[in-house]
Amino acid sequence: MRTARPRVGHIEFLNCVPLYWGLGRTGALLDLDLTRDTPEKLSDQLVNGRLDLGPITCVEYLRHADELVVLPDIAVGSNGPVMSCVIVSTVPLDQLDGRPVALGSTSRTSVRLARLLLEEREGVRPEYFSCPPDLDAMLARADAAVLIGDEGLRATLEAHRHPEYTVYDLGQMWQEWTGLPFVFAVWAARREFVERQPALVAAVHRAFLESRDISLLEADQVAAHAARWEGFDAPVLEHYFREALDFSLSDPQLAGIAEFARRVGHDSGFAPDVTVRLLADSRAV
Ligand SMILES: C=C(O[C@@H]1C=C(C(=O)O)C=C[C@H]1O)C(=O)O
Repeated sequence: MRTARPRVGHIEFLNCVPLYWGLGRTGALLDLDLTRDTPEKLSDQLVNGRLDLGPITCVEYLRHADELVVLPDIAVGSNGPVMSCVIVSTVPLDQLDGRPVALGSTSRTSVRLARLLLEEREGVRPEYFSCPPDLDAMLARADAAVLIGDEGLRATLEAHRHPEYTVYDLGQMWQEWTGLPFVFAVWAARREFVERQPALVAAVHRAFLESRDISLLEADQVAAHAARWEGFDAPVLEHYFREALDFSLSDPQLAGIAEFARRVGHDSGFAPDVTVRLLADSRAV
C-alpha cells in the first residue's frame, strides 16, 4: 500500500535555510510534502491538522502543547544576539510609555517577547497595534516597530545608514536580562500523528538533525548559495547561520522556554508551568 508523504512546514525566512539545505543532499527532501509560508500561517496549519509536523512559533506551541510533541535538539533560537528579531525604535525604549508601537503581523513570539521586555524591563506601557512587516510603513505610524525574519535581519544590517533609529536585538536583551537562551520556534509533530506513525516521525526527525549538521559543516556554501538571491553578503549570512542562530534544543533552551512561559503564560493562553512534551529518542526507534 502506498502511504502519503508527511506534510511538513518550511518557514520562508533565511533563518530556516540551514535546516532544509541538507535534506536535498541526503535525498530526504523527496520524502516530504513541504509547504512554504510565513511562521504564523504554518503554526495555524499545524494546529489545524493541515500539516503533520514542522516549525511552530514558540507561543503557539505553548498554547497547544497538549496536542503536540516537540522534536528534541532542533529549534530556531539564540543565546545572545539573534540579529533578526528586533525592536527598531526612533526614541530610547524607556520613552515609549503611551507611544504607538507597531507589531509585525508574521510574529507571535517575538512580539510577545518585545512586550515583556518593554513592560517589565523598561517599565513602559506603549500602545500596540499589529501591522504588516514593512519598516517604513510601520515607522510612519509608530515610534517603534517589532520585526522578525529577513526584514528584521535587514533592519540590523542597515542600521548604520539610519541614524534616526536604533535597533535593539531581542535575543540579546532576553539573554542579558535572564542569562538564558531564547527559543523563537520549535519543531513539533501532531500528537495523533506521532501515535499513528512513530517510525515515520522518528525518520523525519533524524532527517532534520542530519540536514542541520550537514548545513553547519557547510555553512560557507549555504551562505554563498543563499546570498545569490538575497540582498545580504555571504560572510554576513554565514555569521548569522553559524554564530547568531542556535538550532539546538536541549536543557538550556528548554530552561529558556520554561522561563518565558513562567513570565508570560498568565495572559498568553497557556499555564505558566506548561509541560513541554518531547519525542522519545528517535535514534532508538
Ligand atoms: C529567529 C527568528 O525566529 C522566528 C520568530 C518567530 C516569531 O517571532 O513568532 C517565528 C518563527 C521564527 O522564524 C526570526 O524570524 O528571525
